[in-house]
Amino acid sequence: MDDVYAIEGGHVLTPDFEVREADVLVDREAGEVIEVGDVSADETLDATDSLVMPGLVNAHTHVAMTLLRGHADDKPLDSWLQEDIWPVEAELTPEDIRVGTELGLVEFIKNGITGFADSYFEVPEIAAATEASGLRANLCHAFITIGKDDAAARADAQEGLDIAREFDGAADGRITTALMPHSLTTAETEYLEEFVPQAREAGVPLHFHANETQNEVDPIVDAHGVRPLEYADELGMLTDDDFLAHCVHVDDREIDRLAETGASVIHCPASNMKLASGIAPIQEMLDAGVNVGLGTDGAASNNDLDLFDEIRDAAMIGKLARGDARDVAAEDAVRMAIEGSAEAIGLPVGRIEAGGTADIAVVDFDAPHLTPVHDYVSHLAYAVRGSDVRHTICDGEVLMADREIRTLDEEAVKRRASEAAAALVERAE
Ligand SMILES: CSC[C@H]1O[C@@H](n2cnc3c(O)ncnc32)[C@H](O)[C@@H]1O
Ligand SMILES: [Zn+2]
Repeated sequence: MDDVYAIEGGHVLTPDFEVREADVLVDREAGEVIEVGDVSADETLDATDSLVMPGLVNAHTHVAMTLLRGHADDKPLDSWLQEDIWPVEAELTPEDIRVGTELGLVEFIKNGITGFADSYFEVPEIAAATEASGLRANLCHAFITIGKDDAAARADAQEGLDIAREFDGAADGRITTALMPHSLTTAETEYLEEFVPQAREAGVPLHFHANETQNEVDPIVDAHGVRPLEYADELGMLTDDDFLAHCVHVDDREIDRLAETGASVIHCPASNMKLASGIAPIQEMLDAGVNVGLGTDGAASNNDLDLFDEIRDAAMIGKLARGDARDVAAEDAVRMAIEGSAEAIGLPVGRIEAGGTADIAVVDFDAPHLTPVHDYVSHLAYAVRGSDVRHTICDGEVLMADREIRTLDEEAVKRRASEAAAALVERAE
């Protein structure tokens, strides 16, 4: 296989969001774009009628939860977790998590996602599947301390820290890590005080659920007399390396705190709608200068892993939030799924320019629902679906060509995941 190949005959989305006709020459070994223009190579990927764009970055997910897709719907967060999700998760084996992860990674690649941030359990399985898939990821073991005695709580947090140290830089640097307290109400103060400084020493960021529902706000205000993000800041949990999922119920002072500290927000509009968690004030955050990325959350609260849906949902619900159709404009929503997410989780962003990281999605625009093309970015926000992605490239490697995945066996993964999911739910009954 040649070290150099050309993506030929398409249009290119440049870093300044201009679109122009050009070929793209890629250095597979370096994982970089060599040149954008009139170029050729012996090995080619056809991009006729297609847009060559940076890969999308799913900045908050629980990828192995594909096994629980459609298992429990139409409930709010707390009862959904306590009655349906946690009892089944208690039965998960490492093999389940491996195959559930593989299924999610297949879905990512098919939908043009080249990087993601995951938090779950059995991280060695998730890391191994990620390495084999060719994708980039920030991974972490989520720890929960409520309902556990001190030894069990400390062991869980310690596992989170150990995993973060062990896997940072794995897969030739494609994997980085974070420390994840599950949320500010499920990880108690004494453990945050003990483990957050250790994450800083290890040089790993924090990733946690924050202010997802009002039930995650009231207990903090009652116990500490401050809003959750003020409490998090007092504990040293807001820095420009850290990223917080959801942030639905935040007030103006908390938004200012996010802007001042540089902590990022990961907006999960589909999950927030499905669990009726609320509408996050995203335009207010953007106006305040907060970096916002996009996430699907797990497949059990979405129920797919197509980040083009989140782009559309973010733009749509962003307008509904204040009744202003100018809010969360198309380009802002698309940028959230690319550079907003990549910056938030500390992964390189794909850039279709000489020297840019070759994390690329090639989207086929030859479809009725994408005709005519007045504005490519409008279509990316409002009309493109994950199934329109034709080729997916990460770190210069072609992971999918003409919708055929090269790194994972799609049919075998689907079959094994269906079997594992059926056996899992049966065990949990
Ligand atoms: C954080 S690691 C995984 C842990 O979190 C649960 N989970 C899945 N979705 C959500 C959500 O939207 N808010 C809070 N917790 C969630 C998942 O089931 C695992 O137990
Ligand atoms: Zn989540």
